Amino acid sequence: MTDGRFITFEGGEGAGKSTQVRLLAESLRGRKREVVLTREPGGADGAEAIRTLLVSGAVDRWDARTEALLHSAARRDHLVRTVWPALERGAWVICDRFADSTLAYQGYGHGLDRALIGQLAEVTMGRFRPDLTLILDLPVEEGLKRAGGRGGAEDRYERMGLDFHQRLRQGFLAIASAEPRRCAVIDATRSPEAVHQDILAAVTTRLDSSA
Ligand SMILES: Nc1ncnc2c1ncn2[C@@H]1O[C@H](COP(=O)(O)OP(=O)(O)O)[C@@H](O)[C@H]1O
Ligand SMILES: Cc1cn([C@H]2C[C@H](O)[C@@H](COP(=O)(O)OP(=O)(O)O)O2)c(=O)[nH]c1=O
Repeated sequence: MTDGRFITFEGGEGAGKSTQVRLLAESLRGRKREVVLTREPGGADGAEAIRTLLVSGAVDRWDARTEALLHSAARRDHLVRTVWPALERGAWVICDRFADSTLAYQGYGHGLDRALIGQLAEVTMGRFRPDLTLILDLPVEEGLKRAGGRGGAEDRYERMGLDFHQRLRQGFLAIASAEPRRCAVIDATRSPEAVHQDILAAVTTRLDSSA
């Protein structure tokens, strides 16, 4: 692999991930490197088709294991078709959600066995991991309020109860403390520009001083 980098954004609903992914991509593009902006579930044709099955419809549409399998299938397609080829070209790939969302949502949120989620990760991507994961953290109520203002049909997860969202916030923080070298927790309560500056600082110190 060349000097490509894989940066993922994680956090609860309405934390500002899409906003920050865009701002980081603009900053990095300004520095003349190829930047690929992508998302999960989705980011490739097959994975986007699976996304529709996951983000719409009844809250209890899938049992936790089926849901984790669908996310894993979408992830594999996304890696094979989009992420790995881009990294091979030396691009910096910025992804809105990745495998930590499976551990947080299906594991901490829905109570799926963590060892099983680890096995799924192994099948899906072997030892491949992000170079840097930015976890946008804010109180659940604030995130849901922001997400609610956004509207749209992709609200299946937003309709899961407050307890569910509290568990996944704790899940993301637990992931960050278990893997502090890979993960940076970002205070997402402040203005988009202030959050962006923190993210740029994390990218510069942890990945590349010329980022
Ligand atoms: N730092 C911020 N402060 C206040 N509102 C924000 C902030 N960042 C994003 N928003 C708004 O909150 C909503 C959700 O943001 P978005 O980036 O879509 O979050 P996510 O992708 O994490 O769900 C959008 O309406 C967005 O304009
Ligand atoms: C990648 C992934 C996402 N999800 C969920 C979280 C999101 O609610 C939903 C769609 O992701 P996303 O479009 O990022 O939602 P939002 O912008 O509202 O945060 O999929 C999982 O449950 N497991 C996963 O592995």
